[in-house]
Amino acid sequence: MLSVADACAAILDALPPRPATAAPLAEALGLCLTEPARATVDSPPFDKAMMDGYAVRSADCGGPPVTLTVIEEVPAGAVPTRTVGPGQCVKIMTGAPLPDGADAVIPVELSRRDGDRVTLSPPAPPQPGAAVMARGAAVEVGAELVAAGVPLTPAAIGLLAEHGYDPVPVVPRLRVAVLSTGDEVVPASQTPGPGQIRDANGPLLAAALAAAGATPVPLGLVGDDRAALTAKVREGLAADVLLLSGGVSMGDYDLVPGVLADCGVRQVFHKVNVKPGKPLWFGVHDGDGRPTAVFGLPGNPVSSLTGFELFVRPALRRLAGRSSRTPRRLRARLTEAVANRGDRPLYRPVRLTPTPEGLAAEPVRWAGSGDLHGAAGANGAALIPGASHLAAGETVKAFRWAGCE
Ligand SMILES: Nc1nc2c(c(=O)[nH]1)N[C@H]1C(S)=C(S)[C@@H](COP(=O)(O)OP(=O)(O)OC[C@H]3O[C@@H](n4cnc5c(N)ncnc54)[C@H](O)[C@@H]3O)O[C@H]1N2
Ligand code: MOO
Repeated sequence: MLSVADACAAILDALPPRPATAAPLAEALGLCLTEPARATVDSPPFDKAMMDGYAVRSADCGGPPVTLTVIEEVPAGAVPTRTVGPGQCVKIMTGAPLPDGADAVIPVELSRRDGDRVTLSPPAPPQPGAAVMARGAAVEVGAELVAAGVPLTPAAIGLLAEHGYDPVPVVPRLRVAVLSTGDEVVPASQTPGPGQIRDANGPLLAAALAAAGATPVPLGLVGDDRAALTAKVREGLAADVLLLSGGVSMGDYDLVPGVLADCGVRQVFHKVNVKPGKPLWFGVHDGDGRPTAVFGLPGNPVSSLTGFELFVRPALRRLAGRSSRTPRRLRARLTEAVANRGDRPLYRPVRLTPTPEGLAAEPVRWAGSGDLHGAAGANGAALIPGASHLAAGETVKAFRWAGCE
């Protein structure tokens, strides 16, 4: 059976990044640029007053208080027309360009005005550059602003706006279809009949997708019926990624792998040496040069969640053009002993908490792959190797789940 690392490598090998489009900047939060953005202007574009007050020649203000002649007023958005000479100053507003000749601004609170004369009383002589942001102090034209392949943050969006990048060249937000399968599953809004359960995986996966920055496209539920499943899969193949849950193991009604093959989805692998989540199925549908990645996630909800975290998230990062393809790996210290009696590596739900000694991993009470209550009390997983018994205080690899603080 494939290891987690080999399964991840096979997924990344099978998926090229999606092509770039021009997107409105207002919709680009979390998306990745496909080429680096460079500064189109010096920032600020001129020596800029950082306070409302008087633009002065600092050399004039060696022994405050000093009385100067006000030769002009410059609000933000205007341009000074005069050069400040000895004994002169300009009334200036925050954000306005500094007039030639001046090199400092004294705040208005420290002034007393009398007609065209002003007396300035700073507590100490102003240094050249006081309350002034020099042209290009933040960034000079041509410098790299934002690298390609890094999700855009609010500050990066603001920076791109400052430099005129709208629209921006990005990989568009991924659309991911979500389909829950199984005769026993009813929508969360319904009361299950005998032998039935509510659909937890559909809402769980849609939420995990939203937390990972993708757009979920819910396809609802389909029973263990080959024709109905085929129709839903065909619908899902219009998306960038299709996530199914349930029906991928060995049961007589586990139709998913067969239907996917019938729909032309090429299997890359089926089953991974991992707990929970072993029966995970992955393949690619090559529709008209627009490949769709297809994941058959195991029906047990924590198996679906684990499969999402270990395999779907790296796939989304790759498709979205992110330069780092795997979520950041953490190290944490177990607060309690944990045993893994099985031979598969166990991704055990834990509560990760920062402490002065580093990250602590507290194993939550957890009854296995069907226990969402336990998983909802966790914010990530700790890797417990197969057939191992780890003592409290031992260090483990840990993973924070999407959308968890
Ligand atoms: N003979 C074998 N049986 C099983 C094996 C195996 O290797 N040999 N693997 C087991 C493992 S491990 C897992 S995990 C499950 C996964 O099976 P499936 O993906 O086929 O899932 P189902 O059988 O359809 O469902 C499993 C479990 O999850 C519940 N479920 C399904 N869908 C949902 C949903 N949308 N929301 C909430 N819960 C759901 C379902 O009712 C079952 O209880 O197979 C083992 N069997
Ligand atoms: O691997 Mo299954 O996912 O044990 O529950």
